[in-house]
Amino acid sequence: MGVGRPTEQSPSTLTRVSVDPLSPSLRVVVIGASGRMGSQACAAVDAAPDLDLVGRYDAGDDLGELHGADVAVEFSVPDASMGNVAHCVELGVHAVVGTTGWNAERLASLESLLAQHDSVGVLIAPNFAIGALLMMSFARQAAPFYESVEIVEMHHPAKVDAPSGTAARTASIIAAARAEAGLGPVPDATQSDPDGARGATVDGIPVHALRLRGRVAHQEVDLGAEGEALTIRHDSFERTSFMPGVLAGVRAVGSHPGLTVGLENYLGLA
Ligand SMILES: NC(=O)C1=CN([C@@H]2O[C@H](COP(=O)(O)OP(=O)(O)OC[C@H]3O[C@@H](n4cnc5c(N)ncnc54)[C@H](O)[C@@H]3O)[C@@H](O)[C@H]2O)C=CC1
Ligand SMILES: O=C(O)C1=N[C@H](C(=O)O)C[C@H](O)C1
Repeated sequence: MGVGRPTEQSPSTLTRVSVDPLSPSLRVVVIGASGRMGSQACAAVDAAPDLDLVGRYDAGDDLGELHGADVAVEFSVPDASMGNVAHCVELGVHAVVGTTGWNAERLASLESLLAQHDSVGVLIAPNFAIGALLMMSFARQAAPFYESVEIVEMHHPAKVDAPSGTAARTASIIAAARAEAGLGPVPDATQSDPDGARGATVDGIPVHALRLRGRVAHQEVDLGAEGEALTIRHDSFERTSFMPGVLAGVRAVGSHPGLTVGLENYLGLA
């Protein structure tokens, strides 16, 4: 059974698991295991009947042979993630990666490494929450119909990077949908903004980052057209919201060799 929700009586598509007593459990390690996400991932893997948590690693640990794992879950820091994932790939261990900071250059270098290890799968998932995937999918659907769009992401104040990986990915999805629909730049008459009040732009889409005590991970996509507005919002109130997606990634990554960006590609939401 999956973690957290829904109840054991009504598992959702994402949490439904049938355990085959004849097939061995997947051996899983967690890298970044002492962190906010890594510790939740350890608990989630530990509670899953078809998975075996065989190792936990954090900063300063030697990854070594990764305890002979089949799959590694990686939630560390942007500057360490690339090296950790490369270590997994070189050992032939599939990787499910939640850490942010995977820019085009890092993805290209990972792809060339994977080309030399063609049975290994790596999933880079900017967000594992099902609602966040749906929010991005709805934003893609809405983007061609609205002249204006901006993204507001809200996170806990311990987050070290801005904008969030989710906001950056949403912006690039929206930008692609707008370009395909032939939309030009978002309208904005601002001429003077000495303090950066208009925020950042990612792929031409304005992005605003809030850091607030008490928040976990939240995002709004605000769209505007003549005489109307559409707001698409997702809230992760607890980190348990990411765990069904993490477990779905762990179970599926071995049958998706090569690089996949976005859990939506495993779930038929892309
Ligand atoms: N994809 C998703 O759904 C989500 C992704 N994230 C991302 O996951 C990452 C981790 O987030 P948090 O757990 O909140 O951070 P955190 O700061 O609580 O945890 C990071 C952990 O990584 C460890 N670490 C540092 N260097 C390491 C290294 N070289 N090797 C192994 N471990 C190392 C730290 O000691 C710490 O325990 C961030 O990039 C965050 O944006 C967070 C939530 C959801
Ligand atoms: O650091 C976080 O907390 C989160 N990081 C990811 C991101 O940057 O998008 C996913 C989620 O927003 C939580």
